[in-house]
Amino acid sequence: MFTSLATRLPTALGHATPRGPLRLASQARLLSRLAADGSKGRAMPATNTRATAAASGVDATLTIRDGPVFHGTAFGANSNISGEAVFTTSLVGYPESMTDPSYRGQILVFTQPLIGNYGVPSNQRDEYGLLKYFESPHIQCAGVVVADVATKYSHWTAVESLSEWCAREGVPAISGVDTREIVTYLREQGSSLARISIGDEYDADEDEGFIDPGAINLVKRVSTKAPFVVANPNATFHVALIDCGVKENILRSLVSRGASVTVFPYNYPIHKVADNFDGVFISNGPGDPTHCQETVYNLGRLMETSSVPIMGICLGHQLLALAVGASTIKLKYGNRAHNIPALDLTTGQCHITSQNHGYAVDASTLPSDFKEYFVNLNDGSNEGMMHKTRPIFSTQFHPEAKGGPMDSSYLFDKYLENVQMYKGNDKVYRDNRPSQLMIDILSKERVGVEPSPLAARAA
Ligand SMILES: NC(=O)CC[C@H](N)C(=O)O
Repeated sequence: MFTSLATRLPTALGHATPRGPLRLASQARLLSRLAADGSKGRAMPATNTRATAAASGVDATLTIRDGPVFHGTAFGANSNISGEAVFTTSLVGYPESMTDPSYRGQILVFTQPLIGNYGVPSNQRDEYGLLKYFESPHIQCAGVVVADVATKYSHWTAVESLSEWCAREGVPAISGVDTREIVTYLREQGSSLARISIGDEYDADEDEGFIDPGAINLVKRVSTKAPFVVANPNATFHVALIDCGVKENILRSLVSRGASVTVFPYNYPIHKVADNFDGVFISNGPGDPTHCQETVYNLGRLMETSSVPIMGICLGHQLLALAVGASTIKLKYGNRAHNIPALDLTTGQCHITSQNHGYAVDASTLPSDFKEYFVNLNDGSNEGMMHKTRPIFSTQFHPEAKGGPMDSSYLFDKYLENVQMYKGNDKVYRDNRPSQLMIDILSKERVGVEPSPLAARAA
């Protein structure tokens, strides 16, 4: 695995100081409700809301709570942050990973020793108004840790360096640390709280200096505050998506396959509007799934009151599992990589998948009307579930990838086949579908989502 590859690569890096223990109802009603919500205003993604002074070249420290301290050099913003230190073994895709809302509150350690060599692309949008090169408008992780940061970059999409981007977005970053040693520690001890300090070393004796993102409802912070719509002018379907921190490529994967998507806040009573849509989709998102009890309740009601096709990805999978009475567990250090083998238990085929999660569904707790769909061939953890008779399924991995292999993108086709069949059978649908007026008046992007307040608070 790439993890062990990374731990084998020789680098001349900084050192760790061992410290011992430290410390849509009728259409009309729906229309007016959505319009009222949407009128709260449209938040255009500002590009420079968090700018802090750059801190390139000054000393920086990564302090792991109750663990080692790593000394290196700062290359991002001049601010101190804390969060959960997690590692990814992905070789490429740092712009996508860093803007994935599922990383909110986490300090992202890259095992690929050289990061930044192809720079950072622009915030260009595609024909659906979705960001072409990012998974959300801002960097979402709290901080970044790399062995070696490329100061020179080269790529036809690049507009700035990784260092400039981090500084502009207010995200601190540290290089020149032995990421092999950090990952070895995290694998042995499990994901840990950590802190990046720029300049003078932080006094690690103060436990209150470590924010635990696991204790916070992070979904609330990344989810849109009012519905918005991503329209395909030639759409044949209209899907409702529950936004727990949705990645742009999930929206693109649906819209580019002929669906328009209305995106709802994570706690929107989706069961009350589902009849107006051809399918319901539940997105990825940050943090512990058990914080989203409202969503879990709404999903339970949805499955009781509607036969609409449902698909969930990652956090969406976990929430669906909780809604049917299963439980989730926290993994020791999680699965974050673009090359994780997942076995399809219905076909016996293995797919190489993109993953980013710290929690998993305990497959042994699935109710009898559901079965395990995929299983992780590295650690045996659950990678998906499906209803035995109804068009409901979900995956722990990311079929939309970004970054990662497209092996499992066929799952979006499968979902939309379910949607097509449901639409074909469902007479109610034609009267209730979202009107063009609604589509026109809703915002076209996330509403009221601020850049990471965690970073700002911890500074
Ligand atoms: N990518 C995701 O949706 C992550 C889901 C959840 N926050 C976890 O870490 O397990």
